[in-house]
Amino acid sequence: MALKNLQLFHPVKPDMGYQHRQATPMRAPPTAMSRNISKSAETLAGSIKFKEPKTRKARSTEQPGASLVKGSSVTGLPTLTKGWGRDDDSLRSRSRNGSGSSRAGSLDRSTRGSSTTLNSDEDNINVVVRVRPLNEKERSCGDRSLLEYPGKGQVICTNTTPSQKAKVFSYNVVFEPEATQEDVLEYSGVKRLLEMAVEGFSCTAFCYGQTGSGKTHTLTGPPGLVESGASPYSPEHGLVVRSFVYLFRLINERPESNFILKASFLEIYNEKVIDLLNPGSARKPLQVRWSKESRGFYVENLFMVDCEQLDDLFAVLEEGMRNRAVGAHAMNAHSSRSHTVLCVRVRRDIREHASGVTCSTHGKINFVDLAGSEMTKRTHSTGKTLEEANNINRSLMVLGYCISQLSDGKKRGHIPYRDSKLTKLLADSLAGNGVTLMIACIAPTRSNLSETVNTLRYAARAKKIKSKPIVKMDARDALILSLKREVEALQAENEHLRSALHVQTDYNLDPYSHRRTPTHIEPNKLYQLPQSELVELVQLHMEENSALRTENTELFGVRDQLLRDQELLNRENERLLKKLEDVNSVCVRSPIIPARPTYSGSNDTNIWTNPATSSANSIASRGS
Ligand SMILES: Nc1ncnc2c1ncn2[C@@H]1O[C@H](COP(=O)(O)OP(=O)(O)OP(=O)(O)O)[C@@H](O)[C@H]1O
Repeated sequence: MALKNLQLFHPVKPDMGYQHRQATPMRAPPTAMSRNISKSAETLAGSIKFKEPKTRKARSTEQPGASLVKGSSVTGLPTLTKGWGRDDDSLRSRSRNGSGSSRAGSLDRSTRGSSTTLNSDEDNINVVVRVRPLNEKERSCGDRSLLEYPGKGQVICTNTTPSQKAKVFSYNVVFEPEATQEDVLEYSGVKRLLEMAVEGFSCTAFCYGQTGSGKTHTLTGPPGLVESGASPYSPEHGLVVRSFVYLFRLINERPESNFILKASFLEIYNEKVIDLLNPGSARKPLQVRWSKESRGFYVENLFMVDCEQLDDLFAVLEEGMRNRAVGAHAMNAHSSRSHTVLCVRVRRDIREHASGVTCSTHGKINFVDLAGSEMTKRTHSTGKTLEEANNINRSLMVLGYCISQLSDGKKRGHIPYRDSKLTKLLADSLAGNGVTLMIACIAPTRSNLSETVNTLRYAARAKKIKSKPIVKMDARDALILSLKREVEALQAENEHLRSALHVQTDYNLDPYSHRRTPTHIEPNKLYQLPQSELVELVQLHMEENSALRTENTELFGVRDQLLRDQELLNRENERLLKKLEDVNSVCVRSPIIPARPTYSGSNDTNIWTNPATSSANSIASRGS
């Protein structure tokens, strides 16, 4: 069976099936780029709600996002479900990470930057392996597969000589050569990545492997498929097209939110960053810069295309695929000569019902097709191809070094991200705040064994890397949201204290009633407020917050004082009782002084009786 590791295979669902869709006319492309996609995916994904703020389709400098900080937990923000791929019984057996437990996020107020983020627990990078089938050339020269698939995400490299031991590697999932493109979408965990991108996380799916191992095939299908304008429902399409469809499905399932999608597509060719949506940039490569604000790298002047429809995303993909650098060598007639990064940014405006505030999250998903590592002897590279191969190998070596440093949790030292453009751009995904899926592509044949083992080792190392995903939110929204929440919590606490202490709740007499309270602003109008009014709104919230804090402290002070008074009274009471008992014991022994007086508890009248006489009376009455 093709998917021994998956235990149970689910066929393509009808609602996702590419074949069942109707053709509809294509919408105008987002830019002047040419394209031939003939089927609209609107019928598949429907149209999503795109409202204001309306963004312009123009070149824009990539805006860096938020920074990572620590803070306290809150409720009502997106939660992150742990576990890669689908969380059902059939898949758990092959998922080493798939605990299915739920992880709540926590809202953090930045102390360092200007933004607020939502943290989740640490997680390992998800690593899956895809084995390509034998190609014509390998079959014709009698090469054979040396890989075995015992299940549970394991792959065994048997060796050429009986004296050598077989090597066993374990991953989240292993896709055997017969696995289809749809299987990769379903079981690789990319769906989870897309769900998290919609929730505001930075996600990356990248393919790694030697040249000709099927990286481009996995991401975009066989050579020329996308560029030929094939139907978006073609079963040969790779992860990217399928992910676009799934992304729009997710968006349509969230009608309560507004979404704005933007896409960019770049390649790193011979250590130069080229905008694939603006081929003119090949003459003047783009700069990778460090943002102090977001504490991350970004590409300056990268073209961002608004994608209101699924077709717009296809158009971006098609245009980029047409412009990327491809060459031929002895091991692959359509070899990618560059690393490509296709990025879809997902801005989501969500209204928080409890507080009435609309906040925005900024998620993204990167699809990274790395150029393949090459043994130049085997690829017979010379001249330009050799220079490309050297650059590719150098940047992959830096990536490998970064991965190895990152995976060594105990002695994590300096990570040399700055040593290549590729690692600068992947730094966020590898190290810190993102959610990452690595698809290690391998060839199963004897002739590729050493490269296959290298890739599997590389992937095993990457699997050890821990990251701590965060949601990126607008600093302004997050600040207002957290202040509102604090105010609500303080108001509730103060109300409770007032009633517990029987403190006057007449607001006319409230010493704090003179304070200015923020006027209620419709959440969706927040964006239209001028800067000065926004500043005032934040100031008002802060003032209210601080007044409530003062009131809170005073109420706590009153309560503490009352508790102290009560304690003193109790002690005084005990002291007096003790004294009374001492006096009483002396009186009982004395025939003259009456003993401790007692109150007869009969009815409501407290009648004092002399114990001496009452005891004498009781003896007399018993005697009579
Ligand atoms: N799983 C697969 N099923 C069928 N054909 C495949 C598969 N994987 C790869 N191929 C075919 O193998 C050839 C090489 O694949 P591809 O170009 O994707 O390799 P690559 O790893 O991207 O190489 P490079 O690093 O040189 O770009 C292509 O013709 C591709 O269609």
